[in-house]
Amino acid sequence: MSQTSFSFCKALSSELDPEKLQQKFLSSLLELQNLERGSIWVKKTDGYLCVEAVGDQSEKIKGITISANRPSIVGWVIENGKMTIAEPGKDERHYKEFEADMAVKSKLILCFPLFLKGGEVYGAVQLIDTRSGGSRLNLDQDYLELLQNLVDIGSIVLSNSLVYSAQVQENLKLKQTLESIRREEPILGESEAFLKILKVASDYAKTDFPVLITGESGTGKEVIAKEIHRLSNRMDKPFLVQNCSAIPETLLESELFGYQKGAFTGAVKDKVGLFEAANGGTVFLDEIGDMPLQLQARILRVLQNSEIKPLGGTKTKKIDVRIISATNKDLKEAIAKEQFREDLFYRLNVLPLHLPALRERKEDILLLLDHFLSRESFKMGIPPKKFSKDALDYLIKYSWKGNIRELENFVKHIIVVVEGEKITLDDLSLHFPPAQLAPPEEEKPVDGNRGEETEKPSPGGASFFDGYSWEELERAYVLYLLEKNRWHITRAAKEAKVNRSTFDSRMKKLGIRK
Ligand SMILES: Nc1ncnc2c1ncn2[C@@H]1O[C@H](COP(=O)(O)OP(=O)(O)OP(=O)(O)O)[C@@H](O)[C@H]1O
Repeated sequence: MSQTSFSFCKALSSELDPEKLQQKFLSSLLELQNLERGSIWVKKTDGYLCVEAVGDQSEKIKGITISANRPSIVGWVIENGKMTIAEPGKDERHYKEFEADMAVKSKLILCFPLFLKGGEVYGAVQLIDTRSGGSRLNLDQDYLELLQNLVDIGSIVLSNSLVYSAQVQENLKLKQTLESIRREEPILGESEAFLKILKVASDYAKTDFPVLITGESGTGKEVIAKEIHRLSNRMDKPFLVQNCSAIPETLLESELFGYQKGAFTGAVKDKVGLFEAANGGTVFLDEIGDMPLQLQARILRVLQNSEIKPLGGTKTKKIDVRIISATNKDLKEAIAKEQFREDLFYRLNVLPLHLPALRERKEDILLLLDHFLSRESFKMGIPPKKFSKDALDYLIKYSWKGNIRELENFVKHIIVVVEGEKITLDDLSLHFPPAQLAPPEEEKPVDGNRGEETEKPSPGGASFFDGYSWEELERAYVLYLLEKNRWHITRAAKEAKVNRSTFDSRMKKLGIRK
């Protein structure tokens, strides 16, 4: 007997997949009773669902639900939490419709409840004898007790595997959600200036006219171009990007227009160009101001005729693409210098959109810092770090010349070099040159009226000292010396031509800690 129990437990413990486990559970029990028919049922809100069936015509039973209102042996066992032995022909609890279609009739049914760990019944298992008189079933009391024990073990293993597989599924879903969150970067900004941009972008999305986006580097020109595409009726078609700078002219030409086999040495097969690949969608031409003049003429023809001719090709191809271009250059100036075609400028600039620099929408800095901090901390698998108030004040006032990209890179750097959970003003010296680090003006609220702030001149400018307090300059100087001397206080003091204790006390007064 103990060998039987051992083999039974061993068979079940090697399986985690609920479906396979059900099959093993049922077939092991049937084997013990030397039977060929059996089924497993699980309680659902509307009745009892057969999740596993074995034996002749089992495919007819698996998957069906017996309504809770109808008499059934499984229903009785599940609701009463007791094992039962029933004779199908005579027992009123029997669900007779089943038997009508069965070629081989059930003669005797042994049905056990399936318990969860806490004692709650979640289903039932039926072992069915089909031989006349049910003569194969061993109904010996000891044997039935053993069976009941095995069913109890099996039902717990089964319920654990159901919980496990539900958790695996949930885990998978969460991973997919996180992945999609990671891939779909949100567009952040709640300043008036930025909300206006979003409104214009959504208006532009309703048309097919070319858009020219201008703005400093890193202000989000590509992000907005993508948003226009996403909001347009081209959203299901490709959005393809070509940076027009830092790429040799011939390469740029073949990237945009494609080529035919044999067009030049090395053209061993046809290549589809970007315009053709984006057919029906949008092409984003970044840094259009750097496009060579000869290529500008070809782009003009695309805009005028909506057709392209691959390099080495003889036939033109009709294409349907929307062109959004972007530049951080002054194209009017480039036109004056004859570096940019005026006719192309007017073709591209049907719908102009200028993106403000981050310093012109400082209200968005907090939001962006917060977002990048959470995102990068999450990627690193660490709790999100926080900025101290004076560090935030500094960051809000800082003139982000590289705009959002600079801010993003700053977060990526600072989060790695600062060990603690709080990033303080002192910590910022790990990223910004110490001489640049000046504390914020007193009592200026973090999210206050920043529109009226004046930019502080950068160090080295003619009016460098303008607008700084004594303390601000002293702090910057002390931090500069410390950084330069790798926080060796005696050396820093020596360079400042004061003794160590004086330097120490100045550090304390300024709240600078090693
Ligand atoms: N509104 C925004 N919300 C969140 N992230 C943004 C936003 N705008 C820009 N970014 C992020 O800032 C970075 C720079 O954006 P983007 O490449 O669109 O700028 P750009 O103006 O096209 O830069 P460049 O002129 O150098 O090509 C990207 O990582 C982008 O995801």
